[in-house]
Amino acid sequence: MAFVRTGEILLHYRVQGLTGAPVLVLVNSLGTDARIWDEVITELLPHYRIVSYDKRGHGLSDAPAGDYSLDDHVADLVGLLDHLGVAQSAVAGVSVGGLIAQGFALRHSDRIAGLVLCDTAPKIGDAPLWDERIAAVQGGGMEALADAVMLRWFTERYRRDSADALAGWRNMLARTPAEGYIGTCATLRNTDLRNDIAGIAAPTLVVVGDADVATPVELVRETAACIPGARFEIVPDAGHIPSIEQPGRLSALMKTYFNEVGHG
Ligand SMILES: O=C(O)CC1=CCC(=O)O1
Repeated sequence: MAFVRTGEILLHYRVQGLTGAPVLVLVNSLGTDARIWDEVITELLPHYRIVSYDKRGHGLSDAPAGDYSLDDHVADLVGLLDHLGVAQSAVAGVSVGGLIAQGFALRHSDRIAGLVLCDTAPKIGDAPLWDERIAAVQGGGMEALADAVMLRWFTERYRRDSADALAGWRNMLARTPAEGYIGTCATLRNTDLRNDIAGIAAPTLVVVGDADVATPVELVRETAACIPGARFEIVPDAGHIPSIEQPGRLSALMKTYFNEVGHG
């Protein structure tokens, strides 16, 4: 694990895998940190140099008060890649991490070799949803929404059969800094890339868990249809975070796609 200060933000990141191999960057979702990618990293490590990081407001990275813009998140990612000397990489992001990946692909098209958009869309939810979340956390802290969010993250099967893991992921959410969570809800409330994503030029794989209730299959299918040449895949037996529920299936889809588009 390592840390870098980029702009005014301290970011926690990890670099794993082969020096000289194609670079893959992984971006986490709201209320999680880079550990949601751990099992995918294990699967893909023989083939890539993998950079994972806790986006601002989450994990061990700084969580300043105030709204975070999509540009803030993209600038953090650019700062991290500049620090690592990475000129070109594939970027995979889940949910708001996928929004950050879309923003990066649009604003830095020369730096992106491939894009994996997991359970995401150019606009996720609406202003009332994110304002309600913000109010809930301001009123009762992260505990106030933890149980309800577990229903959005995971399938019924996972919640029933993996009770200890569920409790661990719930801890991750509940321990997210309130300021960081609120700042990122503002990103979600204020970001709408629907008029922009047709301009994504990178080879793009779009995936969604078949039981995702936060970004449902049809929303993610529409997202794929708006991106020229994008491939769309449904991950069976998965909710909103396939990297946790189906890391083997997700890694296989990513590896096959990257091979086809010449990134590893
Ligand atoms: O918390 C949720 O409802 C799921 C989610 C939405 C955006 C994100 O990153 O996670």
